[in-house]
Amino acid sequence: MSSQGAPIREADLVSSVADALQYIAVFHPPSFVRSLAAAYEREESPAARDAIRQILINSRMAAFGRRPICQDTGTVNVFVKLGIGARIETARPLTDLINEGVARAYTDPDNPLRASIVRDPLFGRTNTGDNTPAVVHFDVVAGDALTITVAAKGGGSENKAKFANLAPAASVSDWVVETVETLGAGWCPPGLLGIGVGGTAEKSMMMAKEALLEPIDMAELLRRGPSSPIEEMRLEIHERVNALGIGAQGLGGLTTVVDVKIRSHPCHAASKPVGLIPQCAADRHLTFTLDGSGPARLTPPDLSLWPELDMGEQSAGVRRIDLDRLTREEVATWRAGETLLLSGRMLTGRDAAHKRIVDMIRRGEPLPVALKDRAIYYVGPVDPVREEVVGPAGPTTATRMDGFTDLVLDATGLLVMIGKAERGPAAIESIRRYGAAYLIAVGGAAYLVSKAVKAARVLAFADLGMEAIHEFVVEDMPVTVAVDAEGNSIHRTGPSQWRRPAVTVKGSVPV
Ligand SMILES: O=C(O)C[C@H](O)C(=O)O
Repeated sequence: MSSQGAPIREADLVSSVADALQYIAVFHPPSFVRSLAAAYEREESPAARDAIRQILINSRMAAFGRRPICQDTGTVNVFVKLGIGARIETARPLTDLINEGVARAYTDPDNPLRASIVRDPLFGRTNTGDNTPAVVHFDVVAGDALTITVAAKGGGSENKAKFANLAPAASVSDWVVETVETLGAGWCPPGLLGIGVGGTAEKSMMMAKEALLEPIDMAELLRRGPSSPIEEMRLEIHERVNALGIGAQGLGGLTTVVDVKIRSHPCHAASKPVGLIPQCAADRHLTFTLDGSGPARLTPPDLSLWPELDMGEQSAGVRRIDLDRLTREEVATWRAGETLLLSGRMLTGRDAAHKRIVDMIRRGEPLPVALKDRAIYYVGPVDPVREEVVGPAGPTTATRMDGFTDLVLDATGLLVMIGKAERGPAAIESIRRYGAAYLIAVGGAAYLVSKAVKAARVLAFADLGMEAIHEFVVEDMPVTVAVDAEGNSIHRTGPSQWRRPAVTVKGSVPV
């Protein structure tokens, strides 16, 4: 124990945070892999099954290749439980030591992780370059050890966090189910729901976030049945959310959530605050304890954990598209739901690049790249290492680009967009009007997707870092037509096809 034994060394704390972040970037928690493999076995929707297969293949590749599961290596969330008797050999604030660990992990030359944090959210939005600062929460507890949980939370799922202050008699389960139905697929299901009920506004959100750090045990709960009202509520929400039919990537299917975690806290008689935070398929967190005996020792999971899946006979009967010869006539023949294999040159560009492009169009300035009859991939890739041409490079949420779409299609003649998740009604109407198409790759399969990229170079806006406009040369990159030139959207048709009545959970209490 540190109060009697050696104090916790500053260097051990920094290296443990760095090692833990590197670890979670490449290894899914075993309980998540097992749940996803079970969901894959159960899944009946071909599109959702294919998406889950890609996520599992990607997870195994990341574990073997020690490269990030997802290009979005997340905001670092840190939960510190500081024993009141813990002795730490440092004169620096703990948060500084944690941020030193974050910077070391994200700039590791062997496995650089993507820097996603912008310094000033309101104005400049310049990237800090090393993914600092982390969001750190402290709790002073009994004992003399220091327990730290690190989580890397992707932006797409964090964007879908919700809060409500319900009337005391209102049903939390109803609110959660109704709210999840409005979230779309940008949070990259299948994943988890963290729910915090009670306390105050910020307490309920904290509980929702912390609930996501608990190990997944829904299969066990389903097997043994509930032993408390909270467990009944978990089962009820799990059943009702999955019955919505949203499915993997919003394609329609049986599994939207593999688990539902709930925490509660006493609250004011007038209130019922509820926080809801979804966790994407890039579930990443780890807890370690320092007691003065050295840095955290992290054992890699047994690689036999992952099912050995392959991409299957993807090329048989699948249309191959030459991106260097794209025509509006050809795009008009693509049908929503169809799988395509893309080869040739595509541009990349996401939030910051779109903002700049649209600002330039409005000012009447020439664009640095011609978009006419081309495809743009909404992606912010991880930097490459060794033989890679690009690091993990999965799609980002296309819905965020909706506000730019009409002007970009009109002013540039762009033909194809590639991303993930649904497009809103206005963007779908623009796609229809301009005879364009929107394709999706699987969010959460970033390392797998990157293997289709054979060359990459930055073409414009280099100062935007991962948000710069690149040109990728791809070979047989698998995508699905999500919105076709007639305005048909698989994110509308898929979930409605797989929606089913929820089975009432026996003995459920109204909560
Ligand atoms: O930032 C990204 O690469 C993706 C983001 O997490 C998203 O899901 O939209």
